[in-house]
Amino acid sequence: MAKVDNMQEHYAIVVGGGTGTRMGSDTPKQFLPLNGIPVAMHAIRAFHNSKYSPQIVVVIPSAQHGYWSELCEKYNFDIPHVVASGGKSRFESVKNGLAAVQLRCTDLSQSLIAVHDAARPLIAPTLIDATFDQAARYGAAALAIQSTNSVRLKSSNGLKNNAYPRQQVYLMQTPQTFNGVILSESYKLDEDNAFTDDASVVEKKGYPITLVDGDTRNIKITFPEDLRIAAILSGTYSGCTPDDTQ
Ligand SMILES: Nc1ccn([C@@H]2O[C@H](COP(=O)(O)OP(=O)(O)OP(=O)(O)O)[C@@H](O)[C@H]2O)c(=O)n1
Ligand SMILES: C[C@](O)(CO)[C@H](O)COP(=O)(O)O
Repeated sequence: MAKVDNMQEHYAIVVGGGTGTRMGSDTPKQFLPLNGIPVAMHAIRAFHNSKYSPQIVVVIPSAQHGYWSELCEKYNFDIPHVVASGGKSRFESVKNGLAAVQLRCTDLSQSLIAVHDAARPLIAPTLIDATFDQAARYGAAALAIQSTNSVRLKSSNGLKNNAYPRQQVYLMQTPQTFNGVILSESYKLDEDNAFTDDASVVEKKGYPITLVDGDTRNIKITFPEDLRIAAILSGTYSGCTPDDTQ
């Protein structure tokens, strides 16, 4: 794939600062093997293979920085990246990753920053490229897929539910990619329970979000069965190939 040379600086913050409670494993899910290498390494490699070759910041809980170094050595993982410390929430982890980007970036207004869950190993480089392209045009772009199930909305007291037009419902994925000024201004907001992804933070700051077609295979590893599903999907998806099998 030809690499692109333009005036903008491209960055990726891969957030792997969580503990993976729902996975129920002592080892956080981002370090568990998928097709022979840790889940997070698949995500990092996809960014490395993006035509924009972003500089990569990987957010890891500070207690596991040594473990991450050991994993990189064990798997001969030599994709250049900087390690930042995880926070108590995803919001805090992104903030820490952003601080690491800001230390390196010469002009935030000329930068594009993609934020991606380390727990989404099957992301395809072409989708990463698409979010960089749309963020360059519109400032804020996030992957999303339409619901294929019918949708009902519950009332706030939970007593009633009503059918809702599913064509208006989008399920958010990552990466979510932003102009550097937009992302850094937005992450100065106080943390809020309503912030479930980066788009919700940026939107609260007043910026519109452009939706980019995601892929149902870009799953987030959340529960144990997701690792098995990812292993099956990886055989059919360019983001992660069976060549990774150990
Ligand atoms: N304090 C946190 C919490 C989450 N994340 C990252 O955000 C992504 C999405 O979060 P989620 O799937 O909820 O991961 P966990 O918080 O680890 O999982 P759980 O909620 O089951 O504990 C993951 O890559 C996770 O590592 C993070 O960087 N820092
Ligand atoms: C950021 C995210 O992956 C977009 O779908 C999602 O909101 C993370 O949610 P989680 O409950 O923290 O896993």
